[in-house]
Formats: sequence, structure tokens, C-alpha cells
Amino acid sequence: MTTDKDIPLLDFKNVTVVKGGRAILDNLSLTVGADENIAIIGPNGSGKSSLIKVMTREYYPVADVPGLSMNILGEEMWNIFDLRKQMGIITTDLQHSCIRDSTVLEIVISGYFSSIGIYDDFFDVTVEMKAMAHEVLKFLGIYHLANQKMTKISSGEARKALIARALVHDPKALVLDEPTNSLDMKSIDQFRKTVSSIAKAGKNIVLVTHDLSDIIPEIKRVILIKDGKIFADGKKEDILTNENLTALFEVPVTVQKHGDYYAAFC
Ligand SMILES: Nc1ncnc2c1ncn2[C@@H]1O[C@H](COP(=O)(O)OP(=O)(O)OP(=O)(O)O)[C@@H](O)[C@H]1O
Repeated sequence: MTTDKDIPLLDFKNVTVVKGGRAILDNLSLTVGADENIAIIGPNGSGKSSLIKVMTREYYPVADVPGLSMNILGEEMWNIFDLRKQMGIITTDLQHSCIRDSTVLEIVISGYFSSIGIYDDFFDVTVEMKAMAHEVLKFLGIYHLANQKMTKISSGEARKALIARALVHDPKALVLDEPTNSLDMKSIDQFRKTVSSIAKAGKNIVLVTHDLSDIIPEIKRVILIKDGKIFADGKKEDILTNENLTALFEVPVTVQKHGDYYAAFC
């Protein structure tokens, strides 16, 4: 009998995406198991964000590539709103779109309406929605910020608020695109702890990053992407080597391990 635990989060076969007349994802195949956390690493322009956009159905693969299939949680066809509830996406672009004078609580509740902020006249916010928003704010340790304006809190706090916005749906996975960009050391440390606690709570983490130190211990698998293709894929300790990263970034890279974390220098 197949259970939810057997259904892969992602099962992509032969995905090619063409933009500007060239393949920015090139016959890419990737399966991510139901209980796997992964990090995707690659140089600028290698296709990392495009791969996320394929996951969220912002980019579509070329349909007539032989062997193409694209399943998310065992389903090929998704209503876009349902899909985005199952895959909470946190990007810097999303943070930049929080320009209205909304409070943290309003931003979190707006996750229910796939909007950024609440428009009182249009949205019917229920008691249950408010209760869930309070619950996730407490879980993330930012309940005290509920009534603060998004524009008046720090980048690290704002990123946690966006995670809270994604968590109100109790998603299966969190997709984090360069989540620690522009955060200071303390915010990075807090952010990593937050992501670790979410992974421990049973959500899949899909992390896109340039920074090896973002790879929390709960992520055991690393995928290197180059020129729209999988360059290497496997266990973190086998993939994060001087040799692989030097070949990936085309500059001499030294990888160091500090406890359960990695760092790279060039
Ligand atoms: N809509 C588009 N039209 C044309 N080219 C695109 C489009 N989207 C992405 N590309 C190109 O596809 C390539 C991969 O872009 P993508 O944003 O996926 O890279 P990335 O690995 O996320 O890079 P970065 O680390 O700089 O964010 C780049 O060369 C980019 O210019």
C-alpha cells in the first residue's frame, strides 16, 4: 500500500525550459523523497531560481521533450493556489513586495488569500485564521512583532514573518531562495535555528543558496547545478569537496567543515 510517506515531494524527469531562445534548464531530472531536505547550489545564472519557478509553475517545461514528467507530491496537475499552499516559497522578491504599510499579523494572515497584506473590504478573516497566525508567530518566536509594521522591522524579522505567512497553510515543504542574503550574523544564526526547527517539525526544506554555511545539519543531500543541468548530486559530505566546488564555480575553492556546518573560501 502506498502511503503519503512514499510519495516523493518532487519527481521531475527530462525538464527543459527555454527562455530567450536557449535552454536555461536542460533535460533536468530530479527526485526528492518525501522526507528529504535538500540544498541546491550553483553559480549565478546556473538555473537555480528557474528550477524553483518550475516547481511553482511560473515557468513551464517544453512539452514535446521525450520522457517529460513533472510530479509534485504525486500529482501532475495542480491548481496553482493549492500548489503554493503545499510549497511555501520564501524569496527576497517576496520580501521586496511587502511595501504596503501592513503589520506582521496582516502579512501572515494574507497568506490565506495569496496576497501580500490584508484589504479589509475584500477579505473575510476568520477566528481560526487569526488563531493559526498567532500560533505560527509564537512558534517562530516573533509573536511580540504581530502589530509592528513590516516596513519598520529588520530584514531578519521580516523574513521570519514571511515564513510564518507560508506556515499558516501547514505546507508540506518550505522553499527558501537565498534566505540569508543581507542578514547580519545574529540574524543568520537565528534564521538557521528557525529553519532547523521547521525541518524537525517534519517539513521538507528546499534551500537554494550560494553560501554553504546556510546548509543546516538537517539537510543531508546537496545538488550542484551548472548550465541548467545537474552537475553533482549526493550526500552532503561527498558533494561538498574542494574538487567539486572548484569545478562548479571555476575558481579554486577550499571547503571547511565546522561541526555540522560547512563553509567555502576562494
Ligand atoms: N524570463 C527569462 N527570460 C530570459 N532569460 C531568463 C529568464 N529567466 C531566467 N533567464 C536566464 O536563465 C539563466 C538562469 O537564471 P536563474 O535566475 O535561474 O539563475 P540562478 O542560478 O538563480 O542565478 P542567481 O544565482 O544569479 O540568482 C540566466 O542566464 C537568466 O538570465
